[in-house]
Amino acid sequence: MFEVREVVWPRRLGHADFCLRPGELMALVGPNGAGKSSLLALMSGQYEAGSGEIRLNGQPLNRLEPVAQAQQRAWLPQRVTVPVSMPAAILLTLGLPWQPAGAVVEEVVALLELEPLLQRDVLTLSGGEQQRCQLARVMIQVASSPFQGPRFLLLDESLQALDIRHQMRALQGLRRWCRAGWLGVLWVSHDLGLAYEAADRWLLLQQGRQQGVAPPATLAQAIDLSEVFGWPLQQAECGGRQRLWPQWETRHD
Ligand SMILES: Nc1ncnc2c1ncn2[C@@H]1O[C@H](COP(=O)(O)OP(=O)(O)OP(=O)(O)O)[C@@H](O)[C@H]1O
Repeated sequence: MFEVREVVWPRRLGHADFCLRPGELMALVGPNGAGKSSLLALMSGQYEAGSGEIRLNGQPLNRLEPVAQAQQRAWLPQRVTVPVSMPAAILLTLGLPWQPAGAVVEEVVALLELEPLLQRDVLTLSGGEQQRCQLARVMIQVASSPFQGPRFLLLDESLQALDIRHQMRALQGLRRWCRAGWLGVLWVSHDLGLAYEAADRWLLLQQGRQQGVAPPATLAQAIDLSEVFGWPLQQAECGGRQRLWPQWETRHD
């Protein structure tokens, strides 16, 4: 379990109280400035909340050693730059304090189709290619960890630069790992349609405050999402599934 209890970070996050469970893919959604990245930054252990408590697998996060944290939780921030020139293959395991199993690296490389990029200098990769490598790095971190219990992945708009094929491959891979029961994912996304379909639950933030945490269809019934996001959103069955999408508003054209 990754528990966030009564957490407040003055001027950045007004209130959050929820639990990310192993086995689930949770989407963290909300308008710009709602506090999504701030919440992930707190769960990354790199910042301290003003009040409240964060517990990772039962232990207060701020009492876990950095390596113990790294074994149980990986974080991919919204803005991550590669500092120096290196082959992509090196980036995939950069900074890992343990030797990852070759089979895990191979699985992730195959999932994100990185083989043709491995010998390329990361500084010469396109934005989407770099993001695929960074995503692979944190996926390898959680999947190769020597920790036997549940592990968690915090992804801050980490699929945003990926083309549709790689977004879908990444999401399906992550869901497969979640379904196996050992992984919980908290994924910040502005793609509400994709998050509606892919996520087990949504955590909705607005102006720094948690508005709800529930399966997306349940949340959409309880809360006026068009109001929250300031744009008309339509929800209907399409192709045998419930979907959500933004409406065209001719008066804004
Ligand atoms: N380093 C900082 N110092 C002061 N305030 C900050 C800092 N970073 C973010 N904030 C403020 O904290 C609030 C929450 O920001 P945060 O980045 O968490 O939002 P977000 O939901 O991730 O937004 P976005 O969707 O635009 O990425 C915003 O009002 C933002 O301006």
